[in-house]
Amino acid sequence: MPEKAVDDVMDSAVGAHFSGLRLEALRLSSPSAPSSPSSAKAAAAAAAHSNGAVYANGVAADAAELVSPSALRQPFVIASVCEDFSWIFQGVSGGTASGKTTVCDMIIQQLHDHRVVLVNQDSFYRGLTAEESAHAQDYNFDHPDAFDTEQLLECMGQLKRAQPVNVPIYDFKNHRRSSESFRKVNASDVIILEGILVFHDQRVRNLMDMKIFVDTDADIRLARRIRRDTVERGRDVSSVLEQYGRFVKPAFDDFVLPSKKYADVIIPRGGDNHVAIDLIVQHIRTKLGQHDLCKIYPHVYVVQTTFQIRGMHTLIRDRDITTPDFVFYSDRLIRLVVEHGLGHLPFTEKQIITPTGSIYMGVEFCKKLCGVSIVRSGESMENALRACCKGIKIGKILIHRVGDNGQQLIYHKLPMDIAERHVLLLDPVLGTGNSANQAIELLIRKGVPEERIIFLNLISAPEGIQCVCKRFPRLKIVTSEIDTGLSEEYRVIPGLGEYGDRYFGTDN
Ligand SMILES: Nc1ncnc2c1ncn2[C@@H]1O[C@H](COP(=O)(O)OP(=O)(O)O)[C@@H](O)[C@H]1O
Ligand SMILES: Nc1ccn([C@@H]2O[C@H](COP(=O)(O)O)[C@@H](O)[C@H]2O)c(=O)n1
Ligand SMILES: [Mg+2]
Repeated sequence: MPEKAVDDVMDSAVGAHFSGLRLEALRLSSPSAPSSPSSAKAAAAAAAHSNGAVYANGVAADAAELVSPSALRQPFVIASVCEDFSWIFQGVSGGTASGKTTVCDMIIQQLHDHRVVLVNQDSFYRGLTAEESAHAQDYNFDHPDAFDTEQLLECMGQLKRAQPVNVPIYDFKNHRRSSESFRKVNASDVIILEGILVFHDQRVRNLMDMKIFVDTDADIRLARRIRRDTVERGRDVSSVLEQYGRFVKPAFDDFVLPSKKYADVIIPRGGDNHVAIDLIVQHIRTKLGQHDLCKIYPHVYVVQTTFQIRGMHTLIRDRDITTPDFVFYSDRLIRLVVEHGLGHLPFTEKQIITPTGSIYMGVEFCKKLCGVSIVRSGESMENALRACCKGIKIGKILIHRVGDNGQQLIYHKLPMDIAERHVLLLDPVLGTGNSANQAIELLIRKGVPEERIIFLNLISAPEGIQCVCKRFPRLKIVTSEIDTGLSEEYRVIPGLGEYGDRYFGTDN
């Protein structure tokens, strides 16, 4: 952008503004525009009060955080997305250089949880044409029309449907999007969308479970903007000031500040407000806890973790472990899972006499049991089951994996009276859930009631849990760890590789 006298530039701080290219900026004064930082703060406070927002500690603009009545009224929505995905959508708005990106980065860093992704509204800036670029200094990047909100909504919709999205990469130096590359964003439990105008469009707002407004003094924002735009965005001081006065400030007053009333939480001082950021991080953690698969699916049981269990997982997941060690530690873990699974069987009360002649009021194991292993890796769990349940009958199901989705039932051999038994279905890894579903379907066809099946495995992918539990909500799953997810090749991540090959020593 060309240089211009700084004094000229600040003149245009108050004026009407339009989206897109304006060769002539109109200079109409806006009565609502705060002319000084203190009046900007007063306007901010007024806006907050006009919304009925209350300061947490009853003090004005420097309070740690604001909680609006609407936030208290509505429960935090964890919406069910597509068939399977649940998520939390958090919006972060505020004026330019208020610290939105910084605050989001801090939240994500503190959360330290892979289930959180950040999407920047900036990525959805419309790229300028060559002609527009030549007059970039006349383009209003702070007007809502500067963003492709339809595309933003489409991307958010995709993330809601648990599909990964390609987010454009925007270059602030040439005002264009990269034509070759995108940033791939995977669907996650928590999506944070940040940008100056993320509260402007009602449709975008409606997606959000939590809205945060970063409220930083206007002078500080301008100072930061000058530094950032000259250092990172290829601008000179004069052009930053001109743009600020002509477009940024008026648009802040007309679009950004009025949208503050939608915020559930207002963070004064942005990234310097560690108390507010801690509170938000805690809040998201709580929501993520509620979001836990075990809470969504009450019949999913994860063996209570200990350092012993974690240590065994560390060993069997290590690609350099020897086969004997892999087998040894797998067997130990399998035994724990089997014991845990047996704990979910029904029992009958039983009274016995001890050698001291006393009565002991006990219980009797369920007798009508059988194991069914999904060949081949499920066979690795048979010994542990036999060791726990003397003389137990064990059936087999062979499912041939064709590609990623098509599963073919090849062979099965099950006890004749399986319909009268409780079934412990054995497969060490629950990946997509396709094989498990085929096996479960067969058992149900053979007359085993869904609620009498306990599926035992060592590691489960969330996708597999969702796939099985959606289809068979009364079936129980017992696992020792839930992994991050599936890769594009449908492998469990971090996972432990081809379990059957590693256990039976056919991996090299
Ligand atoms: N609390 C802070 N103290 C000092 N500098 C900050 C602080 N927060 C942000 N900045 C700096 O100010 C500039 C704008 O911050 P940024 O987070 O990019 O704001 P926004 O995303 O709201 O435009 C960046 O250069 C950033 O490093
Ligand atoms: N080509 C562009 C696009 C946008 N801007 C300015 O960026 C600001 C929004 O980003 P923040 O990180 O500051 O929220 C906005 O105020 C636009 O003026 C730009 O200068 N050039
Ligand atoms: Mg930013």
